[in-house]
Amino acid sequence: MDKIIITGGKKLKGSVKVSGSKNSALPILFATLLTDDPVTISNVPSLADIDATVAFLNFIGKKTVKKGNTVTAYKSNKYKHIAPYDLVRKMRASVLIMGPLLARLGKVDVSLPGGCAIGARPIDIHLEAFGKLGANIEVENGYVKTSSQGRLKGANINFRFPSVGATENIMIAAVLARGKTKIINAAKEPEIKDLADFLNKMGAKVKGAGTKNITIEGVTKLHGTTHKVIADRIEAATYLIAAAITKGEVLLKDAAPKDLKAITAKLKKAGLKITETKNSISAKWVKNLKPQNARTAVYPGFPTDVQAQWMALMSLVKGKSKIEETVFENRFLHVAELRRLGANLTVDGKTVHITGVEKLSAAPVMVSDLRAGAALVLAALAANGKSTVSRIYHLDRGYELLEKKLRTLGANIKRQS
Ligand SMILES: CC(=O)N[C@H]1[C@@H](OP(=O)(O)OP(=O)(O)OC[C@H]2O[C@@H](n3ccc(=O)[nH]c3=O)[C@H](O)[C@@H]2O)O[C@H](CO)[C@@H](O)[C@@H]1O
Ligand SMILES: C=C(OP(=O)(O)O)C(=O)O
Repeated sequence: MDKIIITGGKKLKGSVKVSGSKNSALPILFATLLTDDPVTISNVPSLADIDATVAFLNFIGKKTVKKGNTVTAYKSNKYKHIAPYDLVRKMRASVLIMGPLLARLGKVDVSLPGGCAIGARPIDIHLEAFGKLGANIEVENGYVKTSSQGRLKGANINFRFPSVGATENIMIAAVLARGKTKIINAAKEPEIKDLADFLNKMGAKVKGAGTKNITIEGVTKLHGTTHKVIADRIEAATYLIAAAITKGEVLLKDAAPKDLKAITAKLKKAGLKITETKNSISAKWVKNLKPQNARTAVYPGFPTDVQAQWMALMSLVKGKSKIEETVFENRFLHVAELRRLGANLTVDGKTVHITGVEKLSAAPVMVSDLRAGAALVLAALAANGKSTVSRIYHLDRGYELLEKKLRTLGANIKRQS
């Protein structure tokens, strides 16, 4: 299994381009099933999750081809309605096969995705909403079997929690439903707005995406289009923190500063110099940082996908800080590994208390999930000595050209097969 070897202690300096957003590209790729026409998506990051989605779509009946960062998709075979365990288990976003297939075929059988390292991640909000749209739902032999008599029917749906995946799944299903759907308490993440923009370019009538109320006027047919995926705000945040933790200076090109306010505001408060243009952000370490507490929340709050990286940074900031995780119930698996690098962390329920240490020191560490991996890489970049990071397949799910980008910034990092 591949490992990453990092010799820490170098201040990162230079510029890198932010990749397209994984969490935008995934729902958009699944939504290409809504039309048989050719669709071209650009700025798609090269990641394991994208490869898995391309393979998934091809299994279902699309001809999906990825060349560089562009994906083209069109119908090639009769669509299958069964999404088997072997495809679904590879990534959580597989559950997004439900919306488009239910809308197009009136039935879909999906293997239950199961839990993962960061939490149980049930799909009850998705299923309840599909039920409101008129779908019949049965769970049998580890599969959710969903079907509808004719077209889905528009409905008023009130989410008990603004789930990102459920908002996407229901938006995708409702664009071809009969009548009007209203999602109340919808997720407001920038990736939802990007998906809505894509759907509208295909001829859908989605309004309000990016706010807590989304309305969707169903249409009978969608057509092909082209779309450029937005910048990955989580990748961008990770590189800003890389600048802070190594006391360096990093310029991020093709970034979307407007989507990163929760992070840049906190970095500024901590004492990092942040300069923004419409599509770039630079971060410069100018003085010792001050500790900052963080509490994860849905957008526009502090993203749970940056919690682990923030913990790595605060581990090296003199003084006391704390991080509360409110979105997932078990997203602290990086704590034990950060401690191996010398971090002083105490877990108390949903909160981790951090006492900043003067230095971290290299150690062999193991990645449990994508952002835990990012936190360990960041900590290793700042630690004295040579660290070995194993189980990096988690990182390959979400960071395009990670070692190459970090090397461009001057890091001493290499992959070992
Ligand atoms: C591919 C993708 O875009 N992944 C992102 C998406 O995941 P994902 O779409 O899975 O996240 P959700 O917003 O759905 O989940 C947030 C919380 O709601 C719970 N929940 C969700 C659905 C449901 O039916 N029932 C339920 O209880 C989950 O267990 C979790 O505790 O948003 C998360 C929250 O910003 C991010 O961390 C992930 O990176
Ligand atoms: C949790 C994440 O992804 P996923 O929902 O695909 O597991 C993430 O991107 O941090």
